[in-house]
Order: sequence, then C-alpha cells, then structure tokens
Amino acid sequence: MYCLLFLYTALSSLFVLAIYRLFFHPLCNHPGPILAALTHWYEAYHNIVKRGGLLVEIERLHKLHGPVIRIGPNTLHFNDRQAYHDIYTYGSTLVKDREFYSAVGVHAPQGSLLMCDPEVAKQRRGLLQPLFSRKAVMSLEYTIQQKFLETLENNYNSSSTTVSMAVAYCALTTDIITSYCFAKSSDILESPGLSHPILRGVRETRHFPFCVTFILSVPETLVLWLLPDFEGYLKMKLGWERQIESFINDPETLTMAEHETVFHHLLEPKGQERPSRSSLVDEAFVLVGAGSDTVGNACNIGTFYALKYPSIRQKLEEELEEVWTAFIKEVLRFSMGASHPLPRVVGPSTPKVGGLKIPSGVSDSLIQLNVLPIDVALQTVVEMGTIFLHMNPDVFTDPYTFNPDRWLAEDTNQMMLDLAPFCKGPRICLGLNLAWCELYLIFGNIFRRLNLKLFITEDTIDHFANNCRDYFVPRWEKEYQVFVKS
Ligand code: HEM
Repeated sequence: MYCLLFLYTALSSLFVLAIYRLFFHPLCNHPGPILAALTHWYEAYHNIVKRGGLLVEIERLHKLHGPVIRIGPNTLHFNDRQAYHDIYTYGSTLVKDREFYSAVGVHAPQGSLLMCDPEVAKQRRGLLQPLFSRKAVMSLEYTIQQKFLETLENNYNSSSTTVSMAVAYCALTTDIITSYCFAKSSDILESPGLSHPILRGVRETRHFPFCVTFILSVPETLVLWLLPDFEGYLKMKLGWERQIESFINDPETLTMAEHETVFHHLLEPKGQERPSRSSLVDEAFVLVGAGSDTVGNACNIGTFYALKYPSIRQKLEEELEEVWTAFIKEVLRFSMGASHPLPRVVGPSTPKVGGLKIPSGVSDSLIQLNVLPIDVALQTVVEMGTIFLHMNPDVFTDPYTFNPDRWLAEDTNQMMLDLAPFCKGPRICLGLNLAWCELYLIFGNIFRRLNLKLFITEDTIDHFANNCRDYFVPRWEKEYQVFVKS
C-alpha cells in the first residue's frame, strides 16, 4: 500500500516536473530536442552511449535550429561569437556552474578549477599566479631534452618499434607538470611502454560522481581489489599527502626542494589563511589534470601536421620567430583546450548574451509559493563550446584546414580575439604562460633534434578537425605512430 502511494507520488511529481519544463520553464521558448528540455541525461546519453558524441549532436542541432538551442532543462548553448565573448570574455557577472564542476572534479573538489565562488577562486588564483609567471623553466628543458628525446631515440627508432605520439606526449607533459609543480617527476618516461596509470581510474566519471565519492570513502585495499585502475590515483595522492605533511611538520624541507613548488606558494600564503591539507592535495590533482592532457593534445596535433605536410616543417626550419608563433597559434586553434562547453550560471545583473536577455532563473514568487516540484532548476546556464568559435568560417577562412600561414596575414586582430584555447575572462587558464613556454620548447626540440617519421597504417588518423570526441578535453578515435629515423 505504502509502496503504491510512494510510486504514485513519485510518478506524479515527475509528470508535473515534465509539464513545467516543457511549457512553463523560463527557457521553454528556445528550440531544442524535447528530451534535452526534460532531462540532463540527454547529454549523458550522447557522451556515454555515443562515446563523446555531444559536440556532434550540438552541431547538428545548431544547423537545425539556429544559433541558440536548449541543450538541457536549464541550459542554453550558443553558436555565436558575440555570445562567447558575453559569456566568458566579459562575463564577470556569470559564475561557474557548481553542479557541473563538482561532478567533473569530484575527486578534487577544493582545487582552483572547480571553485565556483568568484571571490574564493580569485584568492586561490592570487596564490598560484606567481608559480606560473616565473620565467625559470630549467626543469622543463631537462625533462624534454634528456629524457624525452633519449627515450624516443633509444626505444622507437625503426618501423618495427613505433610509438603513439599521443601516449608519448601524455607521458612527457605529466612528467613536466609534476616536476614543475612538486619538484618530483612522475617518471612516466622511464616506465616500460610509457604506461600512464595516473588518474586513469578517475577519468570519464562525470555522469556518475557518486561512484567516485563511494570509492573514495571505502578502504584502499578494497578499492584496489575492485578497481585496480585506481592504483595510480591512490599512489599519487599518498605521495602528495606525504610531501605536504613533511613541509608542514618541518618547514626547513621547503628550502631543500630542488626548486620552488606549488606548495611554497600555498603553504605560506601572504595575507590569507593556509588552505587545508585536503585542499592542497586537491589543488595538486587539478594542476596535474589541467597541465598534462591539454599540452599533450596540442603537441600531438602540431607534430602530426608538421610531419604530414613537409612544407610546414620546412617553414619552421627557417627559424623565424613569427612562423613558430603562427604554427603554435594554429595548433591551439585545432586543439581547443577543453572541448566541453564550459557552463556558466547567469546572474541577476548579467547583461544580454548574444543580444538576448536571459532569465537568471525561476522567479522568486514561484519559489516562495513552493508550487514547484523537486529538482526544478533555480538557475539558468549558458555555454558555448570552443569548437564553434575556432571553426567559425566568418573569422577563420576555410576553418577545417590546418594552415599556420593564416596567422601571418597583416591583420589578425579578429582571429586573435576569437582564439580562446585557454578560455577568456575572469577564469582564463592560470597556466597559459607555462603552456606557451612548453610548446615552444617541445616543438623546438622535437623538430630540431629528431628526424621523426610518420608510420602510416589504415588506423592512422588523417585529420584532427573531424570526429572530435568530447571527454572534457578533446579526444580522437584514431591516433598516429612515429619512429625516429637515424
Ligand atoms: C595548451 C595548454 C593548455 C590549455 C589549452 C588550457 C586550457 C584551459 C582552459 C580552457 C581552462 C578553463 C577551464 C574552465 O573554465 O573550466 C583552463 C583552466 C585552468 N588551467 Fe589550463 N590549459 C593549458 C595548460 C595549463 C597548464 C600547463 C596549467 C598548469 C598547471 C594549467 C592550469 C590551469 C588551471 C589551474 C586552470 C583553472 C583556472 C580557474 O578556474 O580559475 N593549464 N585551462
């Protein structure tokens, strides 16, 4: 009897919610699939069942419905450059969407990337900034020159011993960021097959954050028994906890580190309270996550096109500063940084977005009357995937062609405005100086010191502009292999 009553109440609540979302919600007049208006699982379906296929779907919907679509019960996606700048570049009244970011960063909720409160984020950014504005990149040079080049030269030097550059760059960039931030490299370049266990266990869990929460709350031995992939994550966490502990217990050890680490800045904050231990570990995860795949993807794409089109490589050999910069800009345009549209919550004082006044959420009177059922969105989220900005033919002629020369044109102002791999505005990437520096160093070393050859098979990717899959950062179904020709 009680069961039936419960079922009846649950079903009627869902029914009322569906009616509300379809006919009375502040966004109900915007076009989009009915299913997307009803549930967030529409997005999950495309990213899980269609394996990162959300961007393909959004592109299809924009072609069908125009520049503004409703892609979730309370979410609008734009394909309009003005809207991009309204949301991100000038978006001081919009904040990161807590629901999304707490799911993305469920394993590291107190890290800078996941802080939604602008004031809290600003304080943390203030602490981290000095680490990334430093010019000292000696440790990068060492990792790149000594380890990376030697690893490729010694182990992958014939057509029978090739290496996937996606894997190699992932190893390199993780080693760089761990050594840069913690003065302790993850040494993946030294492990056989460049295997990369770090964070493997906590990737692609965005739609099921509760699973990660559960896993993190049970004893480690049980986690490892059930999910051996989490070993890398747990080891990393333990390593940082020990490093932090020793720095806190004996501040002298800070002076003994090979070079400044992120903890030098976080443990002795000027004019602020010291972040908690768990917040420090979370920040470590964020920095490694944010600083590895992103740079790795860019290196992977740039190397591919320079090897595929000898004219591009020849031009780089002329050693002109502007040619290198143009090449890196085109690489960043293709690699995009984050592929997932970054969701921002509209505030009450947010000006128009793409020429539209977007309601900031359900009106107060409705909330006070308590007439709405559970889970009604109390806020409106707006977003635009970088791919729509970077592949806009009105700004980038023939956008799907990898063409570094476009950046050598006389007037590149509008293209520069719309080049946003690091996002723009108040939450722009903190590591962009470091990233640029890494890209110069890595490409410089790779092209000047190695004679890399593409090893083409039927599984080799032929273009990075198509079939981009959305796993927060972009991934592609195919990759490519290379070897070093002596
Ligand atoms: C080519 C390389 C890189 C690209 C394209 C890139 C891109 C991005 C993007 C798009 C965001 C915004 C994410 C969001 O709003 O959700 C971001 C944020 C961030 N990135 Fe990067 N990134 C790169 C390299 C790095 C590096 C090397 C670091 C250093 C650890 C780093 C650290 C961060 C941090 C800490 C944030 C969070 C900033 C905040 O939320 O206030 N990134 N990055």
